[in-house]
Amino acid sequence: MSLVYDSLARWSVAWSPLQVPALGLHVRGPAMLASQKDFNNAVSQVKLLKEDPGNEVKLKLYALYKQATEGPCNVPKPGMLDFINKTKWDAWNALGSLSKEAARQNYVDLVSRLSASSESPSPEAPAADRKQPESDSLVVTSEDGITTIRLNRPAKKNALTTQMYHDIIAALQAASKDESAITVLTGSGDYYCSGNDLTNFTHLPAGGLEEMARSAAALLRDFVNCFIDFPKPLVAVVNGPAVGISVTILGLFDVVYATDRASFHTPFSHLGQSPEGCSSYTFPKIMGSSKAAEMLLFGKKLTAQEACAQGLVTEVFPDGTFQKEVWARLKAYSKLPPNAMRISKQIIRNREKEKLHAVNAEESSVLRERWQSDECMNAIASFLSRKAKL
Ligand SMILES: CCCCC/C=C/C(=O)SCCNC(=O)CCNC(=O)[C@H](O)C(C)(C)COP(=O)(O)OP(=O)(O)OC[C@H]1O[C@@H](n2cnc3c(N)ncnc32)[C@H](O)[C@@H]1OP(=O)(O)O
Repeated sequence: MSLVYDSLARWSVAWSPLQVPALGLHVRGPAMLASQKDFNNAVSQVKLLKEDPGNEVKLKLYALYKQATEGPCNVPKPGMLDFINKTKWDAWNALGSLSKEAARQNYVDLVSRLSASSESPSPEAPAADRKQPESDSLVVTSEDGITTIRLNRPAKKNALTTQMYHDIIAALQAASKDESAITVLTGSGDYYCSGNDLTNFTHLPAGGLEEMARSAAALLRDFVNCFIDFPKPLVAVVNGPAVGISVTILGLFDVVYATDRASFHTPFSHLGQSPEGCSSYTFPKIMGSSKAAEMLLFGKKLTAQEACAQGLVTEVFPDGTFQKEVWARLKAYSKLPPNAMRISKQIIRNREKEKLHAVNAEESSVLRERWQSDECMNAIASFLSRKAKL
């Protein structure tokens, strides 16, 4: 095996497809697909990496490059003894029918992550060195191969403030590069999360309601994109009731464990709003269109058992043993080979990414309009004046 790897290491010098003129890396907007120019820039950027990314990553780059430029692998499989070409062929062939555009996007994303980590003085920062969130409402820890992002506003049922969205984005970006194998989102106290903090809507900027809706839609899109693109196993430990956006993004997690005390509620129509978190796409896929409609149009609240029966939740645990059982299981999973888990996740998720980004963009733009509607304003005013509760 070492013969194969030694030879693979020498590919980087011999990779003729990567010999194109050096260009600066163009930074894309968060939800746009990579253009041919982005791709060319990424191809050039690979040669400027300060550190050798290792054979596994080089193989991945090779496969994505071939898929992006030539499409699915349809050349004959090299013979058993042609180790190098067979390994390259296997990597390319494993991408199956991934579209050229998606491969181009994945190539650009991968190079961008590699560039970022080779520029960072300490890419795998342990928790102690990690930049901590701006407020105490989010606590990020890393232990036993697990990075845990904990919503920590129990007095407000872990409702998400604008600052928390920014902090979660930063925490996910850091977790994608740290040395943990698994990332977990959970809550402190009796709630998992009561969704968007409705008082976010009361902080009107100078540009008024229109500007508030524009910047909230941009933030929502960036926030959801981070979940779509998150490269490692992402687990939700749902420690209590979940509302709104904390429910909709569950479709972007790999595994969802819930206490039997949890419930799942998306009261968008009650609030004059519409679905986000890609739920308009993931929920019908997960549970079928009529069950999804009951939740997303009529705001039907599911018990943990119902959510499990409908595929939104992986497993439900008795509340008394929930924490003990779930963390023991996660600790065992975190010892599995991290690269294998990442690659498996990539295979499972990548062909959906392009679609998910498009859904996220559309949902955010529809909500931008909704937030300026009378229906939405009245619902929020009603909650704030304590006339309405879910
Ligand atoms: C920029 C991105 C935008 C993304 C779009 C996201 C959309 C969504 O998430 S829509 C869902 C929004 N969430 C809600 O509508 C929930 C509103 N909250 C409630 O209905 C209730 O508080 C409850 C059912 C979640 C819990 O009820 P209860 O157990 O009776 O507890 P309290 O109501 O007394 O809550 C304690 C405390 O927390 C405050 N609070 C709870 N949730 C929110 C919230 N989402 N936003 C703001 N504040 C919330 C509540 O007001 C209480 O505060 P105090 O009165 O000051 O104690």
